Amino acid sequence: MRYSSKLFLSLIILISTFSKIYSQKFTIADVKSYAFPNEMVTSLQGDKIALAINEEGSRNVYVGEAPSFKLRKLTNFDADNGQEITSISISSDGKWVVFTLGGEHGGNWDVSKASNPSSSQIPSKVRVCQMLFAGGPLRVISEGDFPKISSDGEVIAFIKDDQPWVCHLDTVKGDDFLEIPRQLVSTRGKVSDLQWSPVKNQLAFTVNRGTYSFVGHTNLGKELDSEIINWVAPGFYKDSSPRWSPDGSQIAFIRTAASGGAVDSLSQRKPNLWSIQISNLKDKLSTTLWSSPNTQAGTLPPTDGHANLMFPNKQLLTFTSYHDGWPHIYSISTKGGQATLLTPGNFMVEHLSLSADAKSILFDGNFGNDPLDYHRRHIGKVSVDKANMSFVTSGAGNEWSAKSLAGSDTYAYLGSTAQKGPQVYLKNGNQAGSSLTANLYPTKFPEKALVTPTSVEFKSLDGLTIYGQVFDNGDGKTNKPAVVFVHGGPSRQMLLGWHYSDYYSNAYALNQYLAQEGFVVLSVNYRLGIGYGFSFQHPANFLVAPEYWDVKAAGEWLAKQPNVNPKKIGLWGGSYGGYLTAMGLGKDSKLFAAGVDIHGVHDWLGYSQMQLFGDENKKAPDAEWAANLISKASPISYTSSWTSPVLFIHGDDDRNVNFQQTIDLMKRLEKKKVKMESMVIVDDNHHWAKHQNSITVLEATAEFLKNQLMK
Ligand SMILES: CC(=O)N[C@@H](C)C(=O)N[C@@H](C)C(=O)N[C@@H](C)C(=O)O
Repeated sequence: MRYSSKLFLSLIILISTFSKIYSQKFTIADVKSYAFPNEMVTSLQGDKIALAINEEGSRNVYVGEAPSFKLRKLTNFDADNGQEITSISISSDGKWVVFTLGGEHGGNWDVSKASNPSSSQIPSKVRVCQMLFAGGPLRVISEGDFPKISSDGEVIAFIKDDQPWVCHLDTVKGDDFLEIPRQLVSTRGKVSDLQWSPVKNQLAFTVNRGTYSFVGHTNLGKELDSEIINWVAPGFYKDSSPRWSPDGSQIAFIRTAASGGAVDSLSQRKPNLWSIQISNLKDKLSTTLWSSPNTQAGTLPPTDGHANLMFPNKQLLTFTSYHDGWPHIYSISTKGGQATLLTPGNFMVEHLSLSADAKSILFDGNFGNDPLDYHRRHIGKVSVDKANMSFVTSGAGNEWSAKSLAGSDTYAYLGSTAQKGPQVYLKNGNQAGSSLTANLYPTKFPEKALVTPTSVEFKSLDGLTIYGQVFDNGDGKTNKPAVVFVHGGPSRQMLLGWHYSDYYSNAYALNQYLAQEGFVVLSVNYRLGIGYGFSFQHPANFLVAPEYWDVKAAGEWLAKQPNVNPKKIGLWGGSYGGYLTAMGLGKDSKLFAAGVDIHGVHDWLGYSQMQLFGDENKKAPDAEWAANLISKASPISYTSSWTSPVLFIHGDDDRNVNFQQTIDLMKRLEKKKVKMESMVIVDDNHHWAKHQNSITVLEATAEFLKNQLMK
């Protein structure tokens, strides 16, 4: 009897759960319940992985090991308190996991300062932590950031107060710590990019001294202050990104121009030309291995990882450059000569990682056999010394941040589809990837209720082809309200599916919700974005925000759609997307009936602290002309023509766009009697570190758009 009643009860529960999933609309909290993975790393041997996973605000380190790599939660943080986990690494012996807890690493300033989105009375500091891979107590080594474990797995170096500190890892006895970290170096300027020598306890780093920077290295002496800093080919330059040769005898680094000299005309875009230097460390000299061409595309790549300089073997260096019009991987002999293009083709390479045997590079990019792959990411693989690129993944999903694991054809990568949120996948050989994190998704996540965005293209006001993705619930209705979503960055690309960044997965979730609610949503990949080549990201004509033409064209495209009500078209966007939302409402209130501007830029002069009118010898030759153009590219100049209602949202611990940018615009609009609503998120930053805040912001955005465009 008991058995049948249990069976009956579980059947009832099952039916009610399924009926709930299929009958009920999903909420923003439901579609925001994806378990977001990032910061994935592997051990030296490729037999272990560690990564951060954010489960509705609970951010934890998860680890897995061969052969199953089944993930296990290592830390036990369960509060939605916005303490991000970054700089994860596994010691060379696989024994320790080290990471940074806290900070705001997406910021443009104060990235290592405490973030306190829960408004705790005393904010937690940014801390360097260690735990045994096998599990056990969490050890907070020190306040600090950017930890790196020495090649022998014995010592951790980290940055505290812009200086390098060190401490032995294995100094824990029970719960007692036997060694207090010590400051390794005290030097003028700001130290960053700590790099341990592969063979002995030597540490290289960049020292930024304002308008110039040096590369230095020092020994981890036995006694305090027993060693000196050895400078690597110091000169009147900006030197950075030191990379040791595998035998520890050489250092390669990136060199760009120091800041200074007569201020150039602001009408010309000046490329940040760069070179690859190599030093044998015996003398204070370096040799130029490669110099970027003196062209606009010869600029240091403004894409992920910039030059991505790697030193896979004694004979070879690899790097990324944009100079052929696309971000590609190159290799060059340490003896100099011609660089070899390893990934030829009209596509971008984005996130790279060197295989455990240092013989190949895994990367992701918008390549593939399907023209729609232009708006996706797939994994590719190429040898470090020959252009033999192969596709590791393909299809209608997105895959990124692949790592090679023990076993020649085993990979871990992050991936998504239009419906499946970002997950961790394990792939063996030609088998399809299997998810390691599907089990972390709650049943309320509405995977089956999500639409598949369709790719569209249209001409901008100057004829440039612009791509976008349309979200529509396919209800067949006409006269529907519509919204243009405008991403930020601006060097970003929205994809046909869930995005690899948490900020844009957040946006993807809202676009799916808005489609469910009956909006036609067009996510526009406007110029200045990545994925469509150099001249798209850096248009020759860049004055007075031509990217706004693409946003306006997106609105006009929607207005022509048979199922859209042209009088009910709105805008929403964050940051640079907030800026373009404000430009749309200010310049074209007749096209855009309402909008939500989240932490947007509204006064470029204020944002960039551009000192156009400094002392005479620092003044640009065309400063007045430039100021006029900057003013025309700023929404504060369009308050007189702004008539559409707007909702402003801004976190007051924003470290990308000052909170003042919104105060200033609101005060100007008040005078013009523009209908405004506003929401302040106290103590949160540009990336809504507290999960509940991101839900509050998205709910307010959806509510405002429904009130303005659906009634
Ligand atoms: C210096 C600078 O502008 N850095 C950018 C990364 C930045 O902060 N851009 C914001 C205006 C922005 O759009 N931020 C988010 C949304 C992003 O995508 O970077």
